[in-house]
Amino acid sequence: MSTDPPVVLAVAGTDSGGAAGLAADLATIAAHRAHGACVVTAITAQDTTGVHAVHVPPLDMIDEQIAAVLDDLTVASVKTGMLGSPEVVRLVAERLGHLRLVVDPVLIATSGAVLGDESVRAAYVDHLLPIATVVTPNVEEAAALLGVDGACGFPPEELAARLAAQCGGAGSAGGPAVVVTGGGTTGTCTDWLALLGQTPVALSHPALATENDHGTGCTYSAALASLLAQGIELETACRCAAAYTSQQLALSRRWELGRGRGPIAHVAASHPSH
Ligand SMILES: Nc1ncnc2c1ncn2[C@@H]1O[C@H](COP(=O)(O)OP(=O)(O)OP(=O)(O)O)[C@@H](O)[C@H]1O
Ligand SMILES: Cc1ncc(CO)c(N)n1
Repeated sequence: MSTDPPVVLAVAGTDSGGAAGLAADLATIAAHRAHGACVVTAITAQDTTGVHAVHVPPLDMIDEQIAAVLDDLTVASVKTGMLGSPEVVRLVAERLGHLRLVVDPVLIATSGAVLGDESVRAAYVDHLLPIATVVTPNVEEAAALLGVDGACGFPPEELAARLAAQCGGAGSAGGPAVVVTGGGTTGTCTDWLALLGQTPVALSHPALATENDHGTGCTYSAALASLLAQGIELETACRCAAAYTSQQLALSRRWELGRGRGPIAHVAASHPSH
C-alpha cells in the first residue's frame, strides 16, 4: 500500500511578512499531512500594516513552474490565491482547469490593499470561476464578483446563491460550489455554502475576538483544498477547514507580532522544549 501523501498545489503570491499567501498555504497543507507544491504568481512587499509593492513574474516563468509540477507529480487538488493579473488568471484556467480547483478569489487584502484590480476581477468571472470546484470569497469579494456594490445590503447567503447561479449558469457541470466566508469577532461566524439550484447551507462556529487574523482566508482555502485532496466530502471539508482556521486563530490571539493586524498561527500548539 502506498504511503504517499496527496499532493496539493498552491498557486499564489508571497507575503514578505510571512502571514498570508504561500507561507500560510504551505504550512496549512503540511499540517494536513499533504505534500505542498507551489507556483509563485506574485511577490509582495508586505507586512502586518499593509502591502507596499507588488511584482508579477513574467508569464513564461509562471507557466514553467506549472509545467514542472504537472510533469512530475500527481496533483490531487489545487488552491489558487493571489493571481495578480488577468493573464495569470487565464493561464491558470487553461493549464489547471482539469484538476480539483479551490479558488480563493483574492482581490482585497485585510489591510484594504487591492491585490486584484478590475481586469483581474473580470478574468475570474469569465475564465476561472466557471471551471472551479469551490470558490471561497469573503463578502466583499463575492459582491465584487457579482458586480454589485459591497454595501448593497444583500445578506451573505444571497450573495452565495447568486454567485453559484452566475458561475454555474452557462456550464453543463452545474458550476462550482460557493462558500462566502464570514468574519466577525463576536458571537458566531457563519460561512454560507451554496450550490446551483439548492438552498444555501449555514456553516456556523464561534467567533474569536482577535486582531491577529492576517492570512485567515489563505489558511481556510488551503485547508479546504487539503481536505478535498484526501477525499473528504465537500460540506464536511468546509466545516473542518473552518474549525482548523478557528483553532489557529485561537493560538495566535495573544501574539504581538508587528504593528498592524498580526499573523494567524501556522503551526500547532506544542513546541519541543529546549
Ligand atoms: N474572528 C474569527 N473567529 C473565528 N473564525 C473566523 C474569524 N474570522 C474569520 N473566521 C473564519 O475564517 C475563515 C476564513 O474567512 P475570512 O472571511 O476571514 O477570509 P478572508 O476575509 O478571505 O481572509 P483574508 O483577510 O485573509 O483575505 C472562515 O471560515 C471564517 O468563518
Ligand atoms: C500574497 C497575498 N495573498 C493573499 C492575501 C490575502 O490575505 C495577501 N494579503 N497576500
